[in-house]
Amino acid sequence: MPAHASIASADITGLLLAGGRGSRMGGVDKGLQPFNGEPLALHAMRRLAPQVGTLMVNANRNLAEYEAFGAPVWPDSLADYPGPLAGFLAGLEHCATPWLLTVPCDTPLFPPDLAARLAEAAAASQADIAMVVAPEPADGGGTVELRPQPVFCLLRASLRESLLRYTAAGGRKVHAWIAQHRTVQVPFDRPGDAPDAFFNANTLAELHALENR
Ligand SMILES: Nc1nc2c(ncn2[C@@H]2O[C@H](COP(=O)(O)OP(=O)(O)OP(=O)(O)O)[C@@H](O)[C@H]2O)c(=O)[nH]1
Ligand SMILES: [Mg+2]
Repeated sequence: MPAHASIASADITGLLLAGGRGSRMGGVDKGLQPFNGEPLALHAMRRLAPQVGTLMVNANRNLAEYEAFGAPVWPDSLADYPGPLAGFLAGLEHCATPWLLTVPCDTPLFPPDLAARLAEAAAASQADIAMVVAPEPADGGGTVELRPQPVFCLLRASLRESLLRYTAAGGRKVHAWIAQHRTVQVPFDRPGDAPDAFFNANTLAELHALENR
């Protein structure tokens, strides 16, 4: 028997992060852009659904369109698009399970075992945060290195107070807030892991390139 308490999928609320400005896409609502004929964010939500017990969406525009996905939608309580931590905070404010898993709306190919592997690592190391590190092209020259992917984050719901304090004091940096907590980094570069699982679309050109993968 493991010495640590395991984390079941029912203990996790999945939060789809769709609250950004989409400025590199010309200011459109990124999650609603068509991807293979359906909203981009819906692909991410379908991938997330079987991995968690409960689903929520964080969005700041077009709330009715996101509501049609079938999960509760929570806008930021912080004004002026301060960044992904505002989404984390909206999720933690409404999370009724012990853990929250954040997933961005623009990475439709993320792994089907994302939650399980983050949960296993968090439990094994008794961490408060488990964060993805994944291969990314490093220099445009074909080399790849492991980089943190902080918007793919499993968080203990009890971190809400800490995040409230950090953001109320003006803190906006995901890395800096995460660094205040016991964090385990979880590599997604095992044999069999898709090398492009964490490719995201920031521009319309990247979105179309992803569609054709
Ligand atoms: N709630 C909330 N989420 C955000 C905010 N900014 C970014 N995000 C989310 O964080 C994730 C990563 O952000 P980006 O890839 O930079 O997306 P974005 O900010 O919409 O796009 P850009 O404006 O081009 O940077 C995405 O899922 C965004 O929806 C924000 O101010 N509030
Ligand atoms: Mg951004």
